[in-house]
Amino acid sequence: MLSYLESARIDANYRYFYGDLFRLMLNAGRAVSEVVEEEFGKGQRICVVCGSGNNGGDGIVAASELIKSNSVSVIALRGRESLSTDMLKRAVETYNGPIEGPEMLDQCIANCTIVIDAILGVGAHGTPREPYASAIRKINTSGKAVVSIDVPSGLGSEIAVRPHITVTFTDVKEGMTGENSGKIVVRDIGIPRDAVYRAGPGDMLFYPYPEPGSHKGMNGTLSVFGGWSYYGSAVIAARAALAAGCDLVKVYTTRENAPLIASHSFEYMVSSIGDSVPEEAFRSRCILLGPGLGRDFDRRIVSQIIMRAQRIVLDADPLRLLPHLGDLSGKEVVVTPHASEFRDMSGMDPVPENAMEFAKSHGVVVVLKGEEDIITDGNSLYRCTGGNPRMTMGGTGDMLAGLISALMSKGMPALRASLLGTFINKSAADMCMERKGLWYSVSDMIGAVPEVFLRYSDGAKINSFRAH
Ligand SMILES: NC(=O)C1=CN([C@@H]2O[C@H](COP(=O)(O)OP(=O)(O)OC[C@H]3O[C@@H](n4cnc5c(N)ncnc54)[C@H](O)[C@@H]3O)[C@@H](O)[C@H]2O)[C@H](O)CC1
Ligand SMILES: [K+]
Repeated sequence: MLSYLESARIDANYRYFYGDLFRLMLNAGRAVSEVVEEEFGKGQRICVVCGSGNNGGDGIVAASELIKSNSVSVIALRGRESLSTDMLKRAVETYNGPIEGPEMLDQCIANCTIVIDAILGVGAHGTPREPYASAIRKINTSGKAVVSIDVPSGLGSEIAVRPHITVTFTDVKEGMTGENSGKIVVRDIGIPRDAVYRAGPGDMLFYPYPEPGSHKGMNGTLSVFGGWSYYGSAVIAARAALAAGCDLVKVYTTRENAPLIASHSFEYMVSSIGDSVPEEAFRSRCILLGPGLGRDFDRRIVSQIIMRAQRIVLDADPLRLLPHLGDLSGKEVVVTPHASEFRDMSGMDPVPENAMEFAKSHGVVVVLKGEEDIITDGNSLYRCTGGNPRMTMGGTGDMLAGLISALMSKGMPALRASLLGTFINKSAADMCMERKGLWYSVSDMIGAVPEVFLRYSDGAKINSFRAH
């Protein structure tokens, strides 16, 4: 089952990795025409009713196949000029029949045997507006056989097409049932694995934007336990977390290092801890444990933090404790080892299959860092490519831990936060490389985080989602 948001994620990632979706649209339209002919035979009179998004484009491609052995009319509900994106223009070029305006809708429906509903797909939000709402009512009262493309238009709202068949792509979409979608036929349209299992701009869609009217702390609270031996690591993680939009970051460190860490920024808070961990630290929505902790940490305190935390990112030295802590699946846990840390904590070679096995048996998300990051929750295996050789400098791992924990502190689930965190980290490095070649620093990378958000949230159509 694919949610609308997951479909949009795949869409955005496909665009980023492979260019436009036209090849997929061709496959989608062809799949619809095949199903229509399989179900109803040739020689039909078909009315294809198109909206102005890509669902309409699928309809036009289907029409250009169906016209070979059927009588086909195409209606563009918002007028032909609404089919104006590059992809829609290309779909129109593949069709050598007329495309009529909305004034022809009644006649087209009256004369046909089959209506194809290509009005709205997974890009729709809320109840269909005019002219779609009226068209949907007409289709439902037409008494004709109705085939919806991808989803019944308006699905989930009070004005929705009630089709006999829905031809859907890749997987059944969220909310579809036999009752609201008729016979559901799933067709593969050749989406490559990488569009699904590679971190990309599509992961930006899951970034939790602050609700208007929300107040301090509602958009992320993070406790960072680190900098006990290497204070700089905690500074990097805390600053990265703030750059990713966490409201409140507090660093818990040693008495000696607290003033040093505090002197590097006035944007996070710093507290020193003694023999026990202050209760308030667990009131944060997420805990990051590890950056700069060093090897000689107090095992009792560190185990206590892990056991108390509900949402936690574990990085660097404390990872060694993990095998002794049993199953953590009741919590949201991300572990971020590099190859040799993975070897130490698991006793296994740092390869994707072992990362997956470890994730499954411990109930955690593993982010195995490397030239290509591997991200797995034990069920699915993702990768994050990109980045460049300068990322071997100290601090990039602290930054990643800060990013992932910030995203979790804002409510993102562990796996989603890990996909987005790895993508932002590598993209920030690549952006710095564009500007400074190999001579950039981790501070430059943290400075690039807002620009990464701005650059890639457009690609993911985040603004259109926000607006709805
Ligand atoms: N993901 C894939 O691999 C492929 C999907 N394809 C098809 O494309 C649609 C999704 O296309 P998209 O352009 O994102 O959205 P829609 O066609 O659903 O239409 C959005 C369009 O409509 C406007 N709109 C949104 N809500 C409403 C509303 N309530 N009332 C009126 N208008 C609304 C919005 O502003 C947009 O302009 C997917 O379902 C597949 O059918 C491609 O074929 C490629 C492969
Ligand atoms: K549809």
